[in-house]
Amino acid sequence: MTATAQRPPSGSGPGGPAGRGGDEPDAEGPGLAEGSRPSLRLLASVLRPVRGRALATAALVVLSQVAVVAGPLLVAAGIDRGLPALRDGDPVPLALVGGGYVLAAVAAGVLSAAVVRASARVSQAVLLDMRARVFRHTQRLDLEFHERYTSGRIISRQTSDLDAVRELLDGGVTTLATGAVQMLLTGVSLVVLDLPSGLVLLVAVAPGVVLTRWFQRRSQAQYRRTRTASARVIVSFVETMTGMRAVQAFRREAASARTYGALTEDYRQATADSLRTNGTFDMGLTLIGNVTVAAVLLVGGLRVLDGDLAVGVLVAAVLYARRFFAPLRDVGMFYNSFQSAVAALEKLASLLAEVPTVPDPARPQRLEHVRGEIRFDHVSFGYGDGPTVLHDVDLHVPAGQTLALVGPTGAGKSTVAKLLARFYDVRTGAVRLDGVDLRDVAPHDLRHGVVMVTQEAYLFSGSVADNIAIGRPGASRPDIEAAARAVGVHDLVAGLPRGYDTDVDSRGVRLSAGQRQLVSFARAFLADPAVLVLDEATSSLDVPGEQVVQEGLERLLRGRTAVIIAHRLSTVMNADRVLVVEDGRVVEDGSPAALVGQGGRFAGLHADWQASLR
Ligand SMILES: Nc1ncnc2c1ncn2[C@@H]1O[C@H](COP(=O)(O)OP(=O)(O)OP(=O)(O)O)[C@@H](O)[C@H]1O
Repeated sequence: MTATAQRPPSGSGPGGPAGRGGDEPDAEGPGLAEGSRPSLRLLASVLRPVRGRALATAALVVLSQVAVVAGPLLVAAGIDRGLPALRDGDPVPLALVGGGYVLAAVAAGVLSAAVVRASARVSQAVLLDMRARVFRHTQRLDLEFHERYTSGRIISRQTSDLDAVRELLDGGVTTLATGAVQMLLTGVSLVVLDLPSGLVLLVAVAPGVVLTRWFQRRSQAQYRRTRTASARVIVSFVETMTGMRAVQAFRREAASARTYGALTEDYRQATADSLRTNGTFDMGLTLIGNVTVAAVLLVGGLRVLDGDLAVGVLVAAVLYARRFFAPLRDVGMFYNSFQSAVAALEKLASLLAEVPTVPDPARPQRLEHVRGEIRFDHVSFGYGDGPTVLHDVDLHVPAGQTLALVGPTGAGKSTVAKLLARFYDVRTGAVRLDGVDLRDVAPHDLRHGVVMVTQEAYLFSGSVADNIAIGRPGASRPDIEAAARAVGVHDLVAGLPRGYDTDVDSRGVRLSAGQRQLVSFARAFLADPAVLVLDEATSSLDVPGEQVVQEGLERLLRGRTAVIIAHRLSTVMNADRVLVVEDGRVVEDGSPAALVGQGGRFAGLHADWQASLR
């Protein structure tokens, strides 16, 4: 990210899976029993806009199952009424029943297709909404959040978690709803059709419930183990791949392979256990189903022999009994994705519940023409709940001044810069721009007034021109070229294979650190802020390259207030004023020449610097 305004599109750019990119919390995701309310609230809120369509889908589910369940009833009517009538020379009843059966079968097919289409529409709308919400919300959250929440975790929210929800919405919910409606209608039809057969089925429900409960409990524990094992495999993989230089430099290949092998073996074992449970559940269901069919057939058969039951009813009862337990198999199949979706929803809900610690002002104050006067009013600051990093910093920077911050590593220089760009809010005191507390400045004006250029000079995918234009969206090509000329990068860009249209992403040209820095200067120049906050690159450029960057920087700084975390002696010596920061305190403040003359800390630094250049 470079020259991004004070609320950047992302803390540090997409960044790819972070070092610890795996998402261990997956494994700890709440189960079904505990804490599923925020996720349900989230689900309810995304379903609200499509509730009409969701209800229509539910109605279609019921109708399609009515058509399915009608089948055995029609078979019974055909056998018990149609066949005898045909024997007596009247084909009409059998024809009617046959026609009804074909109609029911066609209706069941058409309605099932309609269910798939309707539920897909609902699920796509819900997913689109959730995806957009997660993206917008994550972007709105402050840097403190982004530092706490690794980019790997954010990527998981947007990918695997939304995928888990998609899997459930795409097939799982309709399968579960269809199964539940089918079981209910089948049970009711059987009871209505023939109570004794219905009672046999009800008796069989008890072991079915016990088996399902056993499966749920066991599968939940195993599911968590599988997720933990899989997360560990991913973490190990990402860690090894992102640290490949260190792995190869220290000959860690064999050790990494051993660790990875052990983790994948653990994952295999966990998956095998989980599949074994599925197998046992399946076998138990088949057994219960077959025994139920046999019992219905036996009880019914004896009654048919006694003349208490019609053959057609017995056939229908057997068909119903056979169908009754089938949906439970689907429950087994979808149970893991159901759990995974609930855990994912929970994590998405908790991400969406994150509140920015740098809130937009309730009554924003407009600053249309920022002069660039900065004031730190007795500012104290620390990150999160951490220790105080800046202690009572009191500072006035008149508009147009170039201020260089120097000091040892960890002194608090970047922190001063980040507060000025309002990446964070102060703990006590205030940072003011043109006399207005940053917390009250309209975000849009702050974004235009204060621009931060960071060391990493982040380039977004797209052309060089696109990257410069980020400074001022909608800028014309001549404006972009003028900005590039101003910071001295035009010749370089013009010399690229496709000039300003050269892609700078992985498919295009790879710019060097110094070249990226210059592009980011052009971007900032185009943005033309009153205040420029700049973290000077520490990268050691070759001398001619350094010269070009130095000149570009000088042109960029002209006519605006600049706060620079300086790493080059030339930058410091060209500044109007130098601030030496140590342990979060300003310990020296004055013009470079005056500070050198004073013989204090800066004079020491200056001497070291010069010695290192010799
Ligand atoms: N995001 C953060 N969360 C917690 N602590 C932080 C964070 N960033 C910096 N710190 C701490 O704040 C202190 C000041 O850090 P800061 O980055 O401002 O120093 P610096 O002077 O810019 O150092 P350097 O020259 O190495 O960049 C350090 O103790 C650092 O550990």
